[in-house]
Amino acid sequence: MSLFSALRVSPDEDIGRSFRSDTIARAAERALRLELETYPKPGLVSPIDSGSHADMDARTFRASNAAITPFFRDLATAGAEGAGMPVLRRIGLDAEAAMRAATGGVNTHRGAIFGLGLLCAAAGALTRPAAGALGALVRDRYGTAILDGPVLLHAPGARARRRHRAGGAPVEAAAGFPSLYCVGLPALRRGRRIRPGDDAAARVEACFALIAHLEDTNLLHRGGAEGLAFARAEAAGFIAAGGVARSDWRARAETLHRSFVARHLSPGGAADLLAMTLFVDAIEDRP
Ligand SMILES: CC(C)(COP(=O)(O)OP(=O)(O)OC[C@H]1O[C@@H](n2cnc3c(N)ncnc32)[C@H](O)[C@@H]1O)[C@@H](O)C(=O)NCCC(=O)NCCS
Ligand SMILES: Nc1ncnc2c1ncn2[C@@H]1O[C@H](COP(=O)(O)OP(=O)(O)OP(=O)(O)O)[C@@H](O)[C@H]1O
Repeated sequence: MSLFSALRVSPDEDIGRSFRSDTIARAAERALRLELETYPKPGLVSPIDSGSHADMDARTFRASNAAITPFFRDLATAGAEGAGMPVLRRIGLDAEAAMRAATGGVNTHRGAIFGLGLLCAAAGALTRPAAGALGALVRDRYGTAILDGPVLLHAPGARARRRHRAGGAPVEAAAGFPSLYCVGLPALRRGRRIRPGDDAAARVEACFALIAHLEDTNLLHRGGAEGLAFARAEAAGFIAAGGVARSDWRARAETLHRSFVARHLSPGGAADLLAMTLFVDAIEDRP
């Protein structure tokens, strides 16, 4: 049963809408929390360590998550009201400002605000999303505006996108999050079948599958084409060798975590898409 099954009957449309927006924001907050708690994620921040990051730890991410959750509610409401991209963009930029205020200027959740924010808007617009519906709505309603929107010239991701002709977060969103639906969700559900009752293992499976697949501009920014190729090959090797089905999966994942840290690599885009995968898994009906 999806989260929305409980939300179908509402005595009053306004109360129903604000209740739904709150529920959507709570699901986004939970998805970000579960992503953070997942370990080992190569190079990424978790409660165990800060991976390849010197300026943030799990506390920074928790403070950021609390600061941006109200904006996910506003994005859900905007989506329900049929708002266009300029309205979503305004709310997204306000969320980025709240994130910076909560973290002392550190970029903990910029990619997540963008992708999860669009999915929250889509969730607000749909009464009971069928499998695939959130991504399809983002693509159909916002795709063109996302691609035509202003480019933030000084963002590291934007620089990497120009230099390496990579699509990055905007192209992924405008296409309706194909990496989430074709890679993240199948890997999460495969992990759950392999290790029933160990959801953390399923999240690790999804994280590695996403790293192996994605053209992650964070990896390009930090390690160039070589760093991206290394990260993808190592993650693909982990999955091809059996992923979390192997009894030594955790030790193997920790070894990879250390080798990413030694190279200062951090697959932030895959981390964002893991959180988005968890959100969609909680909100959409099963196929
Ligand atoms: C598009 C954004 C992400 C600009 O950032 P940038 O130009 O650096 O994009 P880029 O794709 O390179 O990376 C941004 C972040 O996305 C994540 N990311 C990186 N690669 C990928 C990828 N292939 N797929 C998905 N996410 C990725 C990473 O966390 C990265 O830090 C965004 O900050 C923006 O434009 N914000 C304005 C507000 C807005 O429009 N919001 C929409 C509604 S919430
Ligand atoms: N658990 C996580 N650990 C690290 N990064 C994450 C995690 N979850 C998501 N991310 C994403 O990674 C990005 C942060 O990465 P990074 O610090 O490399 O970016 P930057 O501040 O833009 O660049 P840099 O610090 O290299 O100059 C954020 O946009 C965030 O969305």
